Amino acid sequence: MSGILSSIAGAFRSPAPRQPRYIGADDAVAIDGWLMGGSDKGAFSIDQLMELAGLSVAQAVAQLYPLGPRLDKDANGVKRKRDNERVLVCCGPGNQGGDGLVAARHLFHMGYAPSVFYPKESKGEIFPRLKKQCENLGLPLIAPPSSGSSSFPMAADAQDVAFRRAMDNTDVILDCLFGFSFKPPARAPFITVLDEFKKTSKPILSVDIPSGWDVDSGNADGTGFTPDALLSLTAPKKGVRAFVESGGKHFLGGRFVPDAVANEFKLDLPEYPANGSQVVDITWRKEYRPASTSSRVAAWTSAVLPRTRAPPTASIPTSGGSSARIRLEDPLALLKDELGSLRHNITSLLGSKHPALDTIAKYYFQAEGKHVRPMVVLLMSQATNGLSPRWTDVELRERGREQDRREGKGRGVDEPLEQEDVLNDDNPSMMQRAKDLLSNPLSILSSSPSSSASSSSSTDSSLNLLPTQRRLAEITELIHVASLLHDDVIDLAETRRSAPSAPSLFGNKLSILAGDFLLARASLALSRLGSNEVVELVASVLANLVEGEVMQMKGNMPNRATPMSPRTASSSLAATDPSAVAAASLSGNGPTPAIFEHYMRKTYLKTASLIAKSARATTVLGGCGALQGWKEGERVKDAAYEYGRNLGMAFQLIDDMLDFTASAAELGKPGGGADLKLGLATAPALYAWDEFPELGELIERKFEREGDVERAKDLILRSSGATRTFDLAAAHSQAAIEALHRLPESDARDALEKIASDVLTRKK
Ligand SMILES: NC(=O)C1=CN([C@@H]2O[C@H](COP(=O)(O)OP(=O)(O)OC[C@H]3O[C@@H](n4cnc5c(N)ncnc54)[C@H](O)[C@@H]3O)[C@@H](O)[C@H]2O)[C@@H](O)CC1
Ligand SMILES: [K+]
Repeated sequence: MSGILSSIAGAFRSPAPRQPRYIGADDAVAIDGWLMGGSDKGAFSIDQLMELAGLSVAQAVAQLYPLGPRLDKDANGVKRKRDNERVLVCCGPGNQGGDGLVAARHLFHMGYAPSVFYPKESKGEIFPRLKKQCENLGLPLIAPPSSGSSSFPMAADAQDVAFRRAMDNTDVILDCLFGFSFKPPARAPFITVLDEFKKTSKPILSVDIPSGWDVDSGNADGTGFTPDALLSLTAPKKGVRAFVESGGKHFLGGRFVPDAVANEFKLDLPEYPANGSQVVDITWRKEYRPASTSSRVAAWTSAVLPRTRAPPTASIPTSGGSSARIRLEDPLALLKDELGSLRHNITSLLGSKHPALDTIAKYYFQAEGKHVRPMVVLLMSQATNGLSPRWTDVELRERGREQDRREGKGRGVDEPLEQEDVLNDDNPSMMQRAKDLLSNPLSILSSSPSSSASSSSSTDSSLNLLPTQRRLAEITELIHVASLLHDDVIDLAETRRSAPSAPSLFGNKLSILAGDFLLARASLALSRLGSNEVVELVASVLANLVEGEVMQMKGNMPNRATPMSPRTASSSLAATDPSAVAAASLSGNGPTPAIFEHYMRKTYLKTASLIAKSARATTVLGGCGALQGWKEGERVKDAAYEYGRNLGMAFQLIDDMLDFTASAAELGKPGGGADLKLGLATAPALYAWDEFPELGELIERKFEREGDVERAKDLILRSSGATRTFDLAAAHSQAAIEALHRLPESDARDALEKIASDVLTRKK
């Protein structure tokens, strides 16, 4: 079997059980209603369901905290305690309390020594009977005296004292206080109980939802306790998602759920074990999306909202109850496989039937690039996916789209929206891809990264990225390369990435056309992402790139007709007025603030805009868009944008510095003041001008005279221009990191931080 086939087969043999859908409180109530509904529904009685639920609770205890071997009596003839023998079953006032009573009975018959804490008995005839069954077995019971029994005088806090003593003496605590009908905040007498849960170091197994957590939003404010393990009944509730996906021990019970209800509520249930067990261990595994990337609503809340009490990670529970997160040594390794697929996909996007266009369009993609822009998009996606309450819907919709595509039924991000003959877009690579998909839907597993999450070979880096986000990453690289093609024509560059530049190999005309072609393919791909907000953002990048290029061409051009007084010019006006340079240099002074602003604005337009807006756009795809109705989404989008903007500024400033301080060999393109030869005064030159006013004259005439470039270079190298440029870049790098810190902690955030700090130490 070929490698690809065996890896596909491997993916289908995978023993990792399926992850069920997270359901909201509304769905939980509806499912309960269905199960207990009349003849056309489930037709279960409440006793039956409680019996099954309670049995699954007891079985989960047996698996998680196995009973130690039976021991001989000690020298005094006293029975010795077995490991994990003592289980304190804490029962609440609703049906979940009934589950607890049933579980206590089963645990006793399994050999455990359970005690029952039942501070508020439920109404309904079933509960006294369940309680009586426990009393019949002689289980210690901490409960208010039943009404009608003799009122023997009791201390007011007798129940609390008994409960605390039981907590001290137990091995394991069972949290059967509240289930899906709980509405926070907890009322007495449960407040003190939940406080004790928070304080204890004993393992707590929570049933359905850790008591005190909101069923839908979980432990969002970080005030709840974190259990050692969770047993979800029927299907996990939305509120436990962060716990589950941070690797918390997670079992599922509910082997009685008929297919009809599972299908109706799209529960996506896993198989239960062949041995008849009522529970299945569905603890999150590496095969699923990584813990750090999904549904960190809790962490996000504590990261951005003023009522924050704990640092962001404190509310991301982990299996051991501790919140420590292991930092990856090289967080960028997260993207190793992704970038390989990116290059492959870009090549597919660029196919053309016209051989010359095909060759030149793909030319710059053959050389290894740094792929900074797509990397930022992919990592920002990971760092923010799951934050939006819309995330589940977005993810489900895209998963559905991919599924349809795999089945040859509908449109994925590759399929045209219009009829092919109307589009008249001859891309042989994409046609081949479409054919492959139809003839062998599984080929998607090997040819596209968008479903690599299910391929076993790339599990470590299979991220919870949406297909649209991957495509956006590819689009950013297409736009970037298009701008390189156009730049190399404008700058007359002879080399690029240590090889002949495209214009020097293919000529200016073809290079410009190839750049246009890339932009056209990027636009086509953009339209298929299905988000107008993203189209708007990325289309404005295209305009910015051209504006920046024009500013650069015109920016230093002297215009003696409209002299201005240096340093007094209104900065907003002068920022776009090229005459400012001429005026300043004529006066023999250094550059005005307006000249510097002009340079910074150009830098934003030419470099930072693409990184900033694509970082923002990917958060829109992940559910933070203006039309997705989540107000907090603006803050996520802004953090992503500010990160990208500052990273882009730092990146270009260092690029401009390296033009003076690095050799051409190190850069792989002309260096040693190449910008001066193009007549451009970048940050190091502007800072040097501040120290050596005579530089103004050379800048004004764009270093055109014999010896100008050498003289300018000499002055710049003698000045602190390079150092000040570096300092400015460092400030932007720091600002990027600060923007990032408004997002919750994650491996992806670490990787983005590394990119922002590595920018300062790069040599090319
Ligand atoms: N669908 C299923 O799979 C089954 C579910 N069962 C269990 O039933 C549970 C749901 O039962 P219920 O709907 O009775 O509800 P709960 O067991 O969640 O408890 C509701 C009770 O808690 C009280 N309560 C709510 N908020 C409170 C607060 N802030 N402070 C103090 N008391 C508060 C209510 O007054 C009510 O008495 C599930 O979570 C599950 O454990 C099983 O019994 C049967 C099978
Ligand atoms: K519970």
